[in-house]
Amino acid sequence: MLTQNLGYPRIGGQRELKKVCENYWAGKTGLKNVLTVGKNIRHENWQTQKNAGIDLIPSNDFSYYDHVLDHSLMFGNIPKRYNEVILKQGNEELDLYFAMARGYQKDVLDVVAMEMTKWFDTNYHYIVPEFYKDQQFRLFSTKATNEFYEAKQLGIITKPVLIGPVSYLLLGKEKEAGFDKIDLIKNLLPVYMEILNKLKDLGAEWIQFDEPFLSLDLTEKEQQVYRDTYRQLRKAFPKLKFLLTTYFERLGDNAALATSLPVDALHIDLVRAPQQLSGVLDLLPEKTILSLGVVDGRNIWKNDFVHSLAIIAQATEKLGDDRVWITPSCSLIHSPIDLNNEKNEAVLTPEIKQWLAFAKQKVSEVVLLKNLASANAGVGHHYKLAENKHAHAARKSSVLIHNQAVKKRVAAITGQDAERNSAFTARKLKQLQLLQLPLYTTTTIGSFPQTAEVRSWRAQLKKGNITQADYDKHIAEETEKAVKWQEEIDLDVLVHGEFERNDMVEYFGEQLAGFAFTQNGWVQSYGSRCVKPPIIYGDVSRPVAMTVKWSAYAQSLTRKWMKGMLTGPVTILQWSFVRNDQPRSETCMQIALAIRDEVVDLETAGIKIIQIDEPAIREGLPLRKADWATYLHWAVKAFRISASGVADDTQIHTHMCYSEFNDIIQSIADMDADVITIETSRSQMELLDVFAGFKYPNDIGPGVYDIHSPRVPNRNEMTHLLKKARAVIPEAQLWVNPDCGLKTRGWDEAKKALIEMVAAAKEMRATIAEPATI
Ligand SMILES: Nc1nc2c(c(=O)[nH]1)N[C@@H](CNc1ccc(C(=O)N[C@@H](CCC(=O)N[C@@H](CCC(=O)N[C@@H](CCC(=O)O)C(=O)O)C(=O)O)C(=O)O)cc1)CN2
Ligand code: MET
Ligand SMILES: [Zn+2]
Repeated sequence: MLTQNLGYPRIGGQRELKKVCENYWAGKTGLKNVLTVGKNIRHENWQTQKNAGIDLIPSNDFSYYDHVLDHSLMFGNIPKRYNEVILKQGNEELDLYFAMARGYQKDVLDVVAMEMTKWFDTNYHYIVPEFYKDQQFRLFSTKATNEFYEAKQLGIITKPVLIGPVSYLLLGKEKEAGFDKIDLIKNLLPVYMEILNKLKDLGAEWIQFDEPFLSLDLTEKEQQVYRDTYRQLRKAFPKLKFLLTTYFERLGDNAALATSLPVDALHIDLVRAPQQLSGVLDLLPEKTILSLGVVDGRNIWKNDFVHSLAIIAQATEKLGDDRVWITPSCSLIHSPIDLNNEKNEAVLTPEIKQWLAFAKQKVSEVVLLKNLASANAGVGHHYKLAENKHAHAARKSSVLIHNQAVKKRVAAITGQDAERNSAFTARKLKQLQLLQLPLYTTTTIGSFPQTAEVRSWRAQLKKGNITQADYDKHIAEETEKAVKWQEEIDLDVLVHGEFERNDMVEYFGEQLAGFAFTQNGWVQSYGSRCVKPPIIYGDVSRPVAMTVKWSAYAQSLTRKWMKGMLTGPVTILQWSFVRNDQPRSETCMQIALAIRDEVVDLETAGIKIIQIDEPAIREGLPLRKADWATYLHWAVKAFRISASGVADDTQIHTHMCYSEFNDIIQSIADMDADVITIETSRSQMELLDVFAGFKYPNDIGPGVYDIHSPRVPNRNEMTHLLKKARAVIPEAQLWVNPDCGLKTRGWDEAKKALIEMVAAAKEMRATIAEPATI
């Protein structure tokens, strides 16, 4: 029985990679430092896993920005527009790489970033590979072989991780018509062969192919490509050992396919889909190893050893010890790094801490499970088992978890609670009358730059260096400046700027009962950006109002409308670590009621436009279509419960980003927000076709510029996009706004961009009167 790991977090225990990359991008440090920090993180990760006793340690799981982008660079899949960046003197491979990820605006060069989207149902974002007809690939970056060699020098023979060729193609996007990206496999496979050859020559024994698409619905053709691809790889490398990994869902009707592929080991996720074990055991060919993903890579709860040992026993009984591996369910990049970094008992109490395991602890759990599963486990191991049983029993019976009042309130929810008083058309009339806003109403999505200064006030407050009153004063001043500035540039609907928030989920979690926090539980979201997901351990309620003070203050500073700003129940759920002792839908309803109370309190305080952000509603969609309806039903209901406590003339907005809405547009409409603002600029308004085709009934603000790049757009780009929007959506329904909040931007670029945006909206208004447009 072997232990293995599929991938380790790569941001560094103190987010070293984030810090050095951001400094490099700001011109404050050199490339050499970036490379040194990267190398140190890799070495530490390998050493940690080796010390824990992991048999098969991954390499090429490290990344400076994103592992999908690493593969694009590896295959020379570099869109033509970056050629100039390559050619420009003084640019290294990593500069080209960062240009693809972030865009490049320097001297006369001005290149937009590649698209980014969600990695399956996680809060991790990857850079979408671009595919063109007849595209050729070539080995460009040698990262995979370099890292294998690097580890070998340290005496560790690692298992290089590659995204499988079929999944790599399925992750990408066709950028022109007239071909099927999956047909590019014949051009791509030779590059994989070249890489495998090099790895083999360097002494690699095992190769990990990540093929998460085997857990999704596949067409006949895609299934056939899987068969052909792995047959060819096998034929070319009869001796190299292949591990095929699947995760995040059951294999389902792909089980026969996955088990028939000629590989040496197959990994399945038994945390998400424990019920698939029996079926896979029945189908597994005689010599294939089964890697059991029993330790949850997506959540922070301590493993239940009794439960896992039963799974392991079921597998070994059928396969024998030699054909069973113990593994986390998926890569650990979705988990914080080390629970031992949580030292402050006032932040994370010992009672809750004993229920948890982060990446470093999970790796040890894997090894412990192997030891416990072996016939001659020693006394020390049995002591650990007893300790584990104790922690689970303690969690079950803890008084922290249950709140009868909350349970009763959820049980008493009626259909009426999820309905506004009137239908949208009636509400819209009342809102037009009250709000008196111009056509092409301009607004922003909520946050303004979270500068180092703003963050440092929060850090100072935490350290006790400044008082709460000092802190509040700083935030009030910052808010006032933002409000005044928005008035100056003539935006129509203003926001307070969210300066008081560390993060749009953590901030709410901190004020809700049933949530716990970490000091250092960072998880990568995209590139250098990280989040510290709160931990929902018990029944959720809202002891006091959470946002009324800042919203009411901001409204008091202006005669324009101030938009209230909340995070919706599905997003709070999706971006937290959620309790696993009750259905997610139940927890979501509890959060929905808490947000509903907040919405009502905001209205009472005179806030007549309230945005309830639900950027994660699409991401929470189950990976298998068969499971969609159930999820969408409760997710939409939760949003509606949160939004429906207000009068008709209170305008409810929602906001979503990085989502493909094609398949769920009906549910988006069912949410019945008066206005939805969506990210559309990186895809050049492509997304809007869905809304247009569906005749989406309510108002829409399609994002007119990308906020994830420091690049400043000009007004013509924005009027161009707005004209595209106007061609498919009636003018009376259109709002003008950026793709998302501006918290990651600097003030300089944010200001320039918004001035251009307001100018673009005014140009559009000027064209309304022209008869030609009627
Ligand atoms: N949860 C979540 N998921 C999301 C999003 C989101 O906003 N939140 N947006 C979408 C895109 N993802 C994003 C994820 C993170 C960030 C982001 O800006 N993260 C910040 C951290 C935000 C934060 O928690 N800030 C804290 C702590 C900041 C910090 O690093 N403090 C320093 C000290 C202070 C200093 O001097 O900077 C430290 O601890 O070392 C605060 O402001 O209080 C970052 O990585 O830089 C943006 C977008 C999708 N998913
Ligand atoms: N109101 C939030 C903001 O502007 C919405 C972000 S969606 C990821 O930051
Ligand atoms: Zn957003």
